[in-house]
Amino acid sequence: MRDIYNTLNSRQQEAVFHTEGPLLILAGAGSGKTRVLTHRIAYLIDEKGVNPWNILAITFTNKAASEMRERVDKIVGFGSESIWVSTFHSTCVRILRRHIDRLGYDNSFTIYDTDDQKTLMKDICRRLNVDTKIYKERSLLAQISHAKDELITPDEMEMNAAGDYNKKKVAAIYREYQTSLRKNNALDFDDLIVKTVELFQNCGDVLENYQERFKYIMVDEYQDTNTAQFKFVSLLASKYENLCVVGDDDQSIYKFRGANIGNILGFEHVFPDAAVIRLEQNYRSTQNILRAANEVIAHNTARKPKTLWTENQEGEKIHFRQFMNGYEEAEYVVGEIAGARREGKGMYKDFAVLYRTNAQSRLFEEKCLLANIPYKIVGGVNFYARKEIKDLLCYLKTIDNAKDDLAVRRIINVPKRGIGATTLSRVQDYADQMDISFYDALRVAEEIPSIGRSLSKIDGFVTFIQGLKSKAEAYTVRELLEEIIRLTGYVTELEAEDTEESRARIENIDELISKTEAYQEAGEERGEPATLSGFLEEIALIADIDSVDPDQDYVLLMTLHSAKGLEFPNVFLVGMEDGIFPSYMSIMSDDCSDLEEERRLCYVGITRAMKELTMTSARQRMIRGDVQYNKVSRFVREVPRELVDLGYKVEEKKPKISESLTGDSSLSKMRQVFAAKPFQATQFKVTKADSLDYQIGDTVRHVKFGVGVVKNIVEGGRDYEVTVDFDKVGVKKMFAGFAKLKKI
Ligand SMILES: Nc1ncnc2c1ncn2[C@@H]1O[C@H](COP(=O)(O)OP(=O)(O)OP(=O)(O)O)[C@@H](O)[C@H]1O
Ligand SMILES: [Mg+2]
Repeated sequence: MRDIYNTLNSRQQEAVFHTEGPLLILAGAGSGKTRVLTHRIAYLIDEKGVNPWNILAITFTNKAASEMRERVDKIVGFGSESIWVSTFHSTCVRILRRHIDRLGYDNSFTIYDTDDQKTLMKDICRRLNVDTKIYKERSLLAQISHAKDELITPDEMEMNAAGDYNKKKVAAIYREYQTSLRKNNALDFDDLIVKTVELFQNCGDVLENYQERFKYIMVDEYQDTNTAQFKFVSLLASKYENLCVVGDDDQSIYKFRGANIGNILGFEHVFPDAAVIRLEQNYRSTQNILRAANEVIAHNTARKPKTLWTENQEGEKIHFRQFMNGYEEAEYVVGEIAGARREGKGMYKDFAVLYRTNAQSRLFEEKCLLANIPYKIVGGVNFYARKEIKDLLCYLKTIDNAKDDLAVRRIINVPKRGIGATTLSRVQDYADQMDISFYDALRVAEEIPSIGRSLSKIDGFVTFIQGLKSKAEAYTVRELLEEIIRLTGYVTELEAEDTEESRARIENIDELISKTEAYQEAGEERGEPATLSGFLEEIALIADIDSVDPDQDYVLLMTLHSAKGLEFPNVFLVGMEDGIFPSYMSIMSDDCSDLEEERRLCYVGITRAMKELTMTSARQRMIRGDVQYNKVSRFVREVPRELVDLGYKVEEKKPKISESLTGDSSLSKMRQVFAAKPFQATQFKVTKADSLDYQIGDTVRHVKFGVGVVKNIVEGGRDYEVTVDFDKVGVKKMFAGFAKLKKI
């Protein structure tokens, strides 16, 4: 056997060599779970002679999938392209594309994103006269999604509702939503799993076919699977039972999306013969980081206790800094990264800034721009959600699947074709009446009552689309896209506009063209045909993290949720305040499991760090236009004090604190005093106040207020209070540490 397996510890080896029968690998962060999976695939192919074709590995993101494929390729050197390594959603799409006709759908179905779902839901609420003040579209969609996670059908939902009027109503809306999706030959994201399970349950031959094919099944990040996903996997594995799942119950962070922790805790019930292997050695983080993580997660009561240790170095302490406000916080973080990079302590991509919600990215983005630091925000406005991209994609979707009413309606007047709202609603009414798609109604528009003079315009549109459809067979996706752009004059119009915004839109369109080209090339490499449906499918399944290119050197800004499974030498956990993280909702919730889920998220955050971890918070923060004063996060306070560095050397402060309180200057005494101090009291300043390079009478410049003359300087407790008479805004008092005045 080759020595690559010697790079694994004995428990890891055991997991790799245990190839037959159900296996649960339950282990803490950074213990090599993902690495074990990769080696296990290699081992199956290399040593057990398993055909790569018979292996299915499920990862949480497409990016993780391609990394896994690459690593297997490095070890084995062949066959990695025929392993199915992909996410649940991608796996299910591939299966459905081949067989969904067995459920009465067309194999060229469209996948709806959140935007599409909202549009559809709005339509339904209008049709069913639902008061959207009482039944909010978002909440309706969330309830439907939740039902799908649990494999609950509209009928079952109605039955469960019993006499509850509200629940009955939601069930009725759910039923109508499914009918509309079906009519549009579309599936939403949850349906991808639900319909595959339905397919397996209804068509035994299809299930058997895949059971034979996937003799070895592996699932990473198993703690975040929901009931539907578990059903999918267990159906597939029920024949050979070669199912290996790896996960960490402490990292379960998607309960709000239906993840069912029972899947991990109950694995041994479903597969009574399951072997369980625990990994305890962490290879990722320093001892201090690991201890901090262990201490924080130990505050959760509902968990299986685990020990996690490391042979890595003790490392630096966890840095904690508190700032006056969010601006100062962002400035500090970005300044630290810039400084470290200048000193050659790492590349930009060795740094990640993690926050609780997407909205927190803005300040960090601004500071990176100012400091000229390359960065990448994972999440936020998705490339594919931009107007110009959606428009062009809807053209492609219409050509691919004209039953997708949403796509057709989006582009019918792009560019303007003068088809009015009244006409459109007449077409829709007719389509509803005849139970045909919107596009089919357009094709027989002459039969629609009182369509009048609009008929020629509609005919023009239909001819246009039919013309493109006839080309679709012979053209590559790129050629088709360029043809659409040419014939619609989309880019010409933007060029004529010639604004900064229109130029940015053209750049995005160029980017889309590049993507079609890349898709073509990838297809040729894999020896698969690069079809239009394939392209649209790939795009529909792209998650934000997938767009991160490991060869590019940028700082990554992302939410804690997106950081799952990743690792970085340096991590900043920002916005560590009660009310932000843990979120206000979880603090106020009656259900203490909400707070425990936030704590698991914190554990995920801490354990992303390999070498250094910095936590920051702000005393005051602007949230939706209001200033909030938040306490330092309880999660920071749960890290034992001796593991934390507070931003200044203990020795420097020693005389002051000890003298004033006890007169005893021994270090241990001083540490006691220090330990008793709440974290809030230690505020960190960006500039040292004792190094003022200006004095009364000097002319100075302030970033915002401009030029002024220093009128007075008063020494305060920790900083100087400076009075400046500005040319433009008059007299202002400010703290030197924050004002950053420059002498001119
Ligand atoms: N036996 C080993 N020897 C050396 N390095 C290892 C070993 N096992 C794992 N590692 C390294 O430790 C790090 C963490 O491994 P991995 O990402 O597989 O952990 P994980 O358990 O999947 O973590 P997470 O819970 O965060 O998903 C990786 O850099 C990996 O290469
Ligand atoms: Mg992992």
